[in-house]
Amino acid sequence: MNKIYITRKLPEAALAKIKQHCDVSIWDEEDTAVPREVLQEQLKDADGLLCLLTERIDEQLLEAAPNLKVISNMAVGYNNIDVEAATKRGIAVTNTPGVLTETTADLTFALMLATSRRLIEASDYLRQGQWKTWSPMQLTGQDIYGATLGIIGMGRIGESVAKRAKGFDMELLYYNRSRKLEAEKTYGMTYADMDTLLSQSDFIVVLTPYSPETVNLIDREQFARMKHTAVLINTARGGIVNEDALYDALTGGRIWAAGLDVFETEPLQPSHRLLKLPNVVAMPHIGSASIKTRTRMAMLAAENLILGVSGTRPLHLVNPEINLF
Ligand SMILES: NC(=O)c1ccc[n+]([C@@H]2O[C@H](COP(=O)([O-])OP(=O)(O)OC[C@H]3O[C@@H](n4cnc5c(N)ncnc54)[C@H](O)[C@@H]3O)[C@@H](O)[C@H]2O)c1
Ligand SMILES: O=C(O)[C@H](O)CO
Repeated sequence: MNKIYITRKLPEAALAKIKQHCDVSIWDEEDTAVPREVLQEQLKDADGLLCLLTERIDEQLLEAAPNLKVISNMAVGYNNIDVEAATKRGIAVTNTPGVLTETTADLTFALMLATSRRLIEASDYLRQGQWKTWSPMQLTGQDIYGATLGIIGMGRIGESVAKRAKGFDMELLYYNRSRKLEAEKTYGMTYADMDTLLSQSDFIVVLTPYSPETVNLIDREQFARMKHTAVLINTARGGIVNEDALYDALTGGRIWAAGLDVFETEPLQPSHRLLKLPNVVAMPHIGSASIKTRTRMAMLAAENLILGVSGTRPLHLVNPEINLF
């Protein structure tokens, strides 16, 4: 039987499925990540690895994994894996696209609502006993209905956010590597260059993958083009938005607010200066965190893993150029 290492406690159904086919070892914890030295030791004789975005799978680790055939990442984003190094060794890398699209679009929209209407701040105001009377301009925010939404990265999740925005009668602008003519018709969207999108949007949502081209895609220069009332939402990856520039934009009145699910360094420490700002709504990377979706992601990661170690082409191969299947 193929030997598999799994880096975190998984939903029972996914674990049972893998155990039917493979000999499994697991870091069976929910709230701590597997220490790197444990992972390295476990990979010495593993044929397959099921990992999460919290594990950095780099050249050094792969060097110590001579039998490894498949790395199944339980996430759509795979920037935690050195795909080039894996490909060089003929190791298949897989991910879990699609099954998390709607759930992540829901959280993106939730962050748009929470930031623009100051929901967390208003809830704290109430709980902390500051609500003494009703006043005309007390805790007032920005409207979503009828506002302009600019989506940067019009992929699966980008389109699902656009679909939701239609229900709020939003004007839609988008910027992407390539134009999406069909989606333009379906959602009534307009393709815009980055400068136009930044200067005309009331809400700017970042939904590109993290890659060398998207590091600091939103930096000082981009904040300088935004409206003072703009709301920035990042549910993609930290590092696409430069956090120092973001902090200055939020404290200097350059933009209105930010909704963040992802950070340059995760987990974000509670002492982080962004968490001190009332106009930041921050979440601990929960974009895909519904019970149904996380279970589907785990099942899909299990399926990719089982197919890969048994020599069959996995459903979602990130590096088809390995040409093994
Ligand atoms: N917060 C979360 O929990 C969570 C959940 C799911 C996905 N994500 C992140 O969201 C990303 C998007 O997921 P998806 O399923 O929509 O992916 P996708 O591949 O369907 O869409 C990404 C889009 O970005 C575009 N793009 C890539 N590089 C670009 C660039 N330099 N400039 C402009 N556009 C560019 C692509 O053309 C594509 O249309 C993932 O890579 C992942 O990092 C986060
Ligand atoms: O890339 C992903 O899938 C997310 O960040 C976690 O669901």
